[in-house]
Amino acid sequence: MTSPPPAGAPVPARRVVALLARPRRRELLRIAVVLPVKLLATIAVPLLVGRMLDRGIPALVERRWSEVALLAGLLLTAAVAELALTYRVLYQVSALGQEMLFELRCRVASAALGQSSTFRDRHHSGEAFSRAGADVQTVGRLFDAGPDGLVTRLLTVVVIGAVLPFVDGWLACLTVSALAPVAVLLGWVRRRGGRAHRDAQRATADLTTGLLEATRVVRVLQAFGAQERAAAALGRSSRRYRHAHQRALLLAGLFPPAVRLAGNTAVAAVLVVGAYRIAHGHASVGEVTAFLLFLRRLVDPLQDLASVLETCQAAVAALERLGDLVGREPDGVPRPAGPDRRRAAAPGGVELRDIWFSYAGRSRPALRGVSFRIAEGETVALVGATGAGKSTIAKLLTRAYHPARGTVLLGGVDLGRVPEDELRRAVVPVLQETFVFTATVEENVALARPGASDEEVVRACRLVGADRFIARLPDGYQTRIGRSGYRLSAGQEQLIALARVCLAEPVLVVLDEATAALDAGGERTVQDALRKLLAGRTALLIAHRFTALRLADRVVVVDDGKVVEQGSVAALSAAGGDFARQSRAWRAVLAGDLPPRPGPSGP
Ligand SMILES: Nc1ncnc2c1ncn2[C@@H]1O[C@H](COP(=O)(O)OP(=O)(O)OP(=O)(O)O)[C@@H](O)[C@H]1O
Repeated sequence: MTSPPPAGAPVPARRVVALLARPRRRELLRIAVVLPVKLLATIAVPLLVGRMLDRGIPALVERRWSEVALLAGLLLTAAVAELALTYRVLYQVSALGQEMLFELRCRVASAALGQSSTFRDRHHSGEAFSRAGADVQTVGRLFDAGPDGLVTRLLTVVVIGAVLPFVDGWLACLTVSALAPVAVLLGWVRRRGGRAHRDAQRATADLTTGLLEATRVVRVLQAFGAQERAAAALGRSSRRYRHAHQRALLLAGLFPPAVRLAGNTAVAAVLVVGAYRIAHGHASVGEVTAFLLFLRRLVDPLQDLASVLETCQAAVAALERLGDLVGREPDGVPRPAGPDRRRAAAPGGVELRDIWFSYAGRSRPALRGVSFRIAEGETVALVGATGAGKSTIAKLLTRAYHPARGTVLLGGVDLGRVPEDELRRAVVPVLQETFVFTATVEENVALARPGASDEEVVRACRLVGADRFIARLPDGYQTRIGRSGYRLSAGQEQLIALARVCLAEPVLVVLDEATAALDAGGERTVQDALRKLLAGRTALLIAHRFTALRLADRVVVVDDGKVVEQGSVAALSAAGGDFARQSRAWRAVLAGDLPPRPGPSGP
């Protein structure tokens, strides 16, 4: 078994194919049994035609009926067998192809939805969309090519190539010299075409990423009049795609006329030299005819090989890109050995012990020896300047990343050892950006606990005070909200997000204080909801505003990746340290006591 490639290293296409083929060994074996029989029938037909000419016709003239019947029977059997086996292989390969494609689609979809934070840091989400859509379709084209795909064609060329010298050595030499330049051309097309396909797929991903980003920030682009610059950047990706794709098509287009030319030359040479050899008694009419039939069966698949090769190269490039999604071990949870491998998260508070963490590609650690505790039922507010490391701590608590050193303990259990589904139930993050989906209010809340009863959903909404605005919606809990439904205000969306947390009943809530974008009324409503939600719950609250501290039992202050102070609001205010300075600044903002605006600078 091969070990999984390290993060960042390309995943070879064959690894993805092996991943898809492994559970289908039996089907592959069946094809491997039928394919050689089909190839035997392919060889038998021209040989029997030659035999018919050399032996059958004289036997017919001399009325040796049994010999005629035997040859005719054999020829008919071979021709029917070839036809039937071609259909059989077509059926088996296309069924297998469609099954593998179905699994690929499922794997890509679940991998795209389950991307790790490390993956998201490496790639834009648009890339995942591009992979899930365009790349899977490109691989599909390969499977659609069916049994006349690359393998069957290559096998036919190889087998007929091996048979030809036995039919007539001289004619075989002649054929090889006529077709040799084609083999050289094929190698060249393969190398250049592969590069062109990879470029085209990279350009497609850039285009999708650019488009998604542009649609997300379209208002900002319009506000700064930057649409044209964004459109120009998209145009550049489009042009790169066009060039790369055109290059691949032109390369593939070179091949069929070259094969046709070489094939016709070979046929002409075989006819002339064959006639000479028949005339001088070195070969029979049947042998030369069989040779010509073989030549046709060699040149036909060779001619199509370029377009199949083009499809195949595009599919290989697509599989390599998909491999980054589906061909890796998830780079999330480390797998500790030993009996303590899976432990359920338990209530009992949280502890961070000497946590060190660096983001990939950053030399300076974002966290440097962070240690603090949150007792069971306690709400701790995390305070610090921008870039101090607050969100990073929150991400480690939700296991979006893993500490390079140190341990996060949840109820005394190492967070790294908690099974994924258990963790998602135990720790629930509430992000600054709330998400409601186009679905009913009830479905949006029940997302936190599929199978929750209507009463439980209503109770959760009532607890956070969302029931009042829900009652005023056109269809109450059955109102469709979200982008294509009834549009909620930012505060109402946050109440829905908090009702979800309430329904989930997690062991730990990790909350990025989310009132910054709200007006005073909205802020009060959400803070009331938060107070009810956090009562008696273990929670970490990233505080961006002084008002959020009212929700906390204790404050932990971080600066430049380190904990610099911790204690109650009163104790820290009296200590006159970092917290006191920050809270003075916050109070000044609240009181409208801002530093004076600098005057206009003179010329
Ligand atoms: N995905 C990332 N990749 C690389 N560096 C990151 C990433 N996210 C954060 N950082 C860096 O880590 C450091 C801590 O960032 P973090 O987001 O934890 O700060 P914060 O205290 O939450 O700031 P803010 O209050 O502005 O949200 C910063 O220097 C930031 O540039």
